[in-house]
Amino acid sequence: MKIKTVMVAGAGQMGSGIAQVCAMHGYAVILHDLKEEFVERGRQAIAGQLQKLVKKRRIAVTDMEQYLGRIHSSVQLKNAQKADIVIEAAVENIEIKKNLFAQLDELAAEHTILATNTSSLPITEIAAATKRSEKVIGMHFMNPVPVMKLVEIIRGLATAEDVYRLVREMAVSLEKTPVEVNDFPGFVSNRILMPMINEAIYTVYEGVASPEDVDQVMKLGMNHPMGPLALADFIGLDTCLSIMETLHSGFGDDKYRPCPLLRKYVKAGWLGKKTGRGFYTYDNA
Ligand SMILES: CC(=O)CC(=O)SCCNC(=O)CCNC(=O)[C@H](O)C(C)(C)COP(=O)(O)OP(=O)(O)OC[C@H]1O[C@@H](n2cnc3c(N)ncnc32)[C@H](O)[C@@H]1OP(=O)(O)O
Ligand SMILES: NC(=O)C1=CN([C@@H]2O[C@H](COP(=O)(O)OP(=O)(O)OC[C@H]3O[C@@H](n4cnc5c(N)ncnc54)[C@H](OP(=O)(O)O)[C@@H]3O)[C@@H](O)[C@H]2O)C=CC1
Repeated sequence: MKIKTVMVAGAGQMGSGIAQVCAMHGYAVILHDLKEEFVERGRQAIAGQLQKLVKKRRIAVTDMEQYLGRIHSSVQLKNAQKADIVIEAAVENIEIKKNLFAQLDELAAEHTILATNTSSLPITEIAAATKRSEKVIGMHFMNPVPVMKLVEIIRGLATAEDVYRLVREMAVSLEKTPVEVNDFPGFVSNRILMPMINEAIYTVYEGVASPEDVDQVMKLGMNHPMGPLALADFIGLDTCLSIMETLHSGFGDDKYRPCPLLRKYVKAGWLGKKTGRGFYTYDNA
């Protein structure tokens, strides 16, 4: 089998980034979300990113048109029938993902691989919601997708060898570097990154320093490109909280307890950059 057509399910910041990179590397893309306005928002984000590349003379206007022409909108999950692989990038919630995978299992063609971009959730449990657990795999891109080189690839207990090979080859074809990791909460990336972000939030919560000063320390002292609180806002505080909860319940260890301030911000709807407010304010809301 050769992967030619990709459905990206969830047209938020990760889904639109994945769709953009797939289209730029020759794949036909079906960009799917619950409502047309969400798909349209994803398409606009992709068009904006491609326009920036045109301005920087990295691609021609004709390239941009060709890439955008490869992306088809979808609000009907049955369009998965046309895909060789579905890459799911809906919200970080196990029930939503299991439900989506059960539906995709019913609707997609027999050969279709079902991949999830989950940040932390168990691939084996998501796979168990389908009758094709050998074709379910984790394909974890980093944000922003067009820039970051890593893709973590995570096999579930039953993932078939040829499915692993095809997904790895696809990641390479997207000019990414795949790294295989085992199916444990948070994989490698978020098991290490997210406790650091959570600790940075505790540092603010306990009044040790302001968000600006915490970020300055990590940028100037540790050469991080972004401070941990700016990064939390960039990832989305809802996603950060979900990941901490997965680590906490998955390992049963209180060292992963989410900071109450993180919970409070999420309850307030302060989800970071995407809602215009988190540890910082943004004028894109
Ligand atoms: C939660 C999870 O499950 C896993 C995760 O993804 S965790 C998050 C992982 N990501 C990170 O840690 C990102 C950390 N931050 C960074 O690496 C950098 O700050 C950054 C790449 C985001 C921006 O870089 P910067 O030097 O501060 O800003 P800037 O000069 O504007 O951008 C650098 C390049 O990235 C591009 N870029 C920045 N943001 C972008 C975006 N959202 N989409 C596409 N391209 C983007 C810029 O166009 C620019 O490209 P060129 O150099 O080719 O011109
Ligand atoms: N943010 C990050 O830095 C990273 C996130 N991830 C993972 O990627 C996934 C998506 O994250 P992100 O893009 O940031 O989140 P966003 O909130 O930006 O986007 C999620 C999108 O999925 C849509 N959605 C929700 N439920 C469904 C469904 N049942 N079917 C189809 N679409 C649905 C949402 O619609 P609505 O607006 O209605 O909710 C929204 O458009 C998560 O699993 C996250 O953990 C992985 C790597 C990095």
